[in-house]
Amino acid sequence: MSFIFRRLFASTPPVTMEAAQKKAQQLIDDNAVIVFSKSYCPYCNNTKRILDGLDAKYKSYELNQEADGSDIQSALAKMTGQRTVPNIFIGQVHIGGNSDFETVVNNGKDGKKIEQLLKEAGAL
Ligand SMILES: N[C@@H](CCC(=O)N[C@@H](CS)C(=O)NCC(=O)O)C(=O)O
Repeated sequence: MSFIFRRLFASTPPVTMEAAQKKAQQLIDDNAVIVFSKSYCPYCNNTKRILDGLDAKYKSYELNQEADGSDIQSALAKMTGQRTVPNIFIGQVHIGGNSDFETVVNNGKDGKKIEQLLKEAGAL
């Protein structure tokens, strides 16, 4: 019973779109690489496995485990046009999802290899 009351009255108030966008941008600005993720998502796990394999430092923000996760997901959809996870940024540049990231890993981006992009971002 007390569990139900706690769920009803101790829930986090909804975050405004403006506040969610501000927080998402802060997370992007504060991290060389950030993966907006869901802990059960196989595409997210693949991205993180590749980053681990590259020895890259990154932050993963698990939207399904954060009180403001769905607000941040909506903010990201507005900011990037992408609602799916993973939603990846390297050096504050939007990369996209796991398949976009794999393309960058295999082919580089703007003539730069993934290692160089990670180094320039401060993740290596
Ligand atoms: N092609 C995408 C697939 C990503 C995808 O389908 N992710 C699922 C989770 S596994 C998703 O975001 N579903 C909607 C949601 O969780 O809100 C990629 O490579 O990142």
